[in-house]
Amino acid sequence: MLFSAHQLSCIRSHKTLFQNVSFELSPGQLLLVEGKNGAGKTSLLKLLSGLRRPDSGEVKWNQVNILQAESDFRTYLAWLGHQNPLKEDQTALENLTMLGHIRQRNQISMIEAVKTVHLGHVKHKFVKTFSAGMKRRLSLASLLIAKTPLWILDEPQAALDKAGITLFETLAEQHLKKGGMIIMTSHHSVNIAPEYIQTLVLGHD
Ligand SMILES: Nc1ncnc2c1ncn2[C@@H]1O[C@H](COP(=O)(O)OP(=O)(O)OP(=O)(O)O)[C@@H](O)[C@H]1O
Repeated sequence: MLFSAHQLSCIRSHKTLFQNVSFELSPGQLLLVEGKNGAGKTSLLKLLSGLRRPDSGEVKWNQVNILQAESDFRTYLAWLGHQNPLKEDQTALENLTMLGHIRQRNQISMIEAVKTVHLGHVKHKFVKTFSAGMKRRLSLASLLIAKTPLWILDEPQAALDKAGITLFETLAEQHLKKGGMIIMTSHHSVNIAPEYIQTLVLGHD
């Protein structure tokens, strides 16, 4: 498995946000995308997920452009944006069940996933009664039930307390140890073994 970006550029409102962005990501590697507010981190993640077309350059999964019809990239991807993919009027377990249906399932059960993120005691509660941090934890649980090697995560630590951030780092490191790949943005330091991490800073030539 190889995920790669080749000379990507992105223009928003006639302004070049970034250009010549290239990297390669192999199993067991994490790409940390850094940069100040407005540098284009979310825009880059959207290009890498196939949600937006680059103004130039290509994104490839196993040497095939992800936007080509024959690319099977989507089946390998779990995307978590700024917004949680949750329905407020459903319980925690109902949300995970819904997300489990639209993704290829892993071995872990919904109950195990919800317990792993320390929400076992509220698994039958409506998500609208959750705090922002609890919703983020539940969204992270959806990554565990998906059998997808590539996680693309926009500020996964947002709204998490210290324990939640440590939990995320543990889950991320386990995913990398199993040969998973992660691309993520963060405004915080990420406490994951440095041998897994490559850093890409936007806003610098
Ligand atoms: N839909 C859009 N139309 C026009 N411009 C946009 C759009 N979305 C974002 N932008 C602009 O693109 C620039 C980069 O936005 P982006 O969200 O990618 O930055 P970011 O690095 O993720 O920022 P932050 O750290 O604040 O989340 C900003 O100047 C923003 O105003």
